[in-house]
Amino acid sequence: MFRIAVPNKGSLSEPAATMLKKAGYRQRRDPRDLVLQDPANDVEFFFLRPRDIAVYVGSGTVDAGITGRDLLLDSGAHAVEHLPLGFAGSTFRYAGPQDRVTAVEQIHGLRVATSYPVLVTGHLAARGVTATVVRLDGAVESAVQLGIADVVADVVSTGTTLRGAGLVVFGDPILVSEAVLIRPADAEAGVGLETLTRRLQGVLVADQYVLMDYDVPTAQVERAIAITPGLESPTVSPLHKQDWSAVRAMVRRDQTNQVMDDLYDIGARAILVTSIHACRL
Ligand SMILES: Nc1ncnc2c1ncn2[C@@H]1O[C@H](COP(=O)(O)OP(=O)(O)OP(=O)(O)O)[C@@H](O)[C@H]1O
Ligand SMILES: O=P(O)(O)OC[C@H]1O[C@H](OP(=O)(O)OP(=O)(O)O)[C@H](O)[C@@H]1O
Ligand SMILES: [Mg+2]
Repeated sequence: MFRIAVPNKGSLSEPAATMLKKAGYRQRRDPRDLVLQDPANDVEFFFLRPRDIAVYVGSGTVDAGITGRDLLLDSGAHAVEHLPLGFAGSTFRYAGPQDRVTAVEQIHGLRVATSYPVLVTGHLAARGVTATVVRLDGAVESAVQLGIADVVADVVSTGTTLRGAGLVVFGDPILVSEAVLIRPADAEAGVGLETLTRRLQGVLVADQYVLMDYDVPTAQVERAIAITPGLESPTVSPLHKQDWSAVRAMVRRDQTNQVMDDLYDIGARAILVTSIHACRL
């Protein structure tokens, strides 16, 4: 059986389970379950702490896992990113009291609180900055107010937590993160990983794209196709009405209305948009 590590708690847990469910896998009913077998799909799920998942995958005891890119890089494990999954997006940034520190170089000689010490130590070292990294488990934003650090390096999503602690970000983001599918660094890509990857890609495409159908004067087909090039190539078929064609193409969901306006402007009519339930490209 193909063994997959999945986050048991935290920000990644629920969206990961939803995505796997959409990909046709069984998911646990009881959030305390640690293992779940899915014999129909020949896979076994292990529900582990997100921070530990890269360690398990890196050791080869499981074949793949879902975690955050930031957690993967901080783990130092012998695992690599295989497929970005498009959820749990965040940035990883330095922050400090307003105007106190405004550039990474100014961290020199200061104390930096973080839950991601490997990431931060590496980032500072690469810039020749020497600082004391204070490792905390969470609630890192309070470290400055409580006086154990001068600045923090932490996950920023909406920025609400930082604002609440009276901190402002400075410098470029250390990292842009999202949930990722990971695999052991030196594993051969096997059929189990290929199937999982194809299924997850199918979910991503079904979420990110819609199917657009429309009728257009045949003389305008080339212009229409420039607006809706599709993923590979749109389907164009003759309409019963002379000199008209029907076109079907995949369109990015977030561009749906703009594309419909553009098509209408060049004479397309009967523009229909349909959600994609599932797909295999
Ligand atoms: N608003 C957010 N807060 C925390 N983590 C987030 C957020 N948005 C995305 N993430 C990502 O989720 C992962 C953190 O997972 P973690 O299990 O620590 O979640 P958590 O919600 O912080 O849980 P915990 O309460 O156990 O700390 C990281 O990859 C991080 O980038
Ligand atoms: O930018 P925001 O939307 O405010 O989100 C970012 C905050 O959320 C996370 O904390 P979490 O709730 O996981 O608590 P923790 O620090 O104890 O892990 C993260 O560590 C930040 O503190
Ligand atoms: Mg957290």
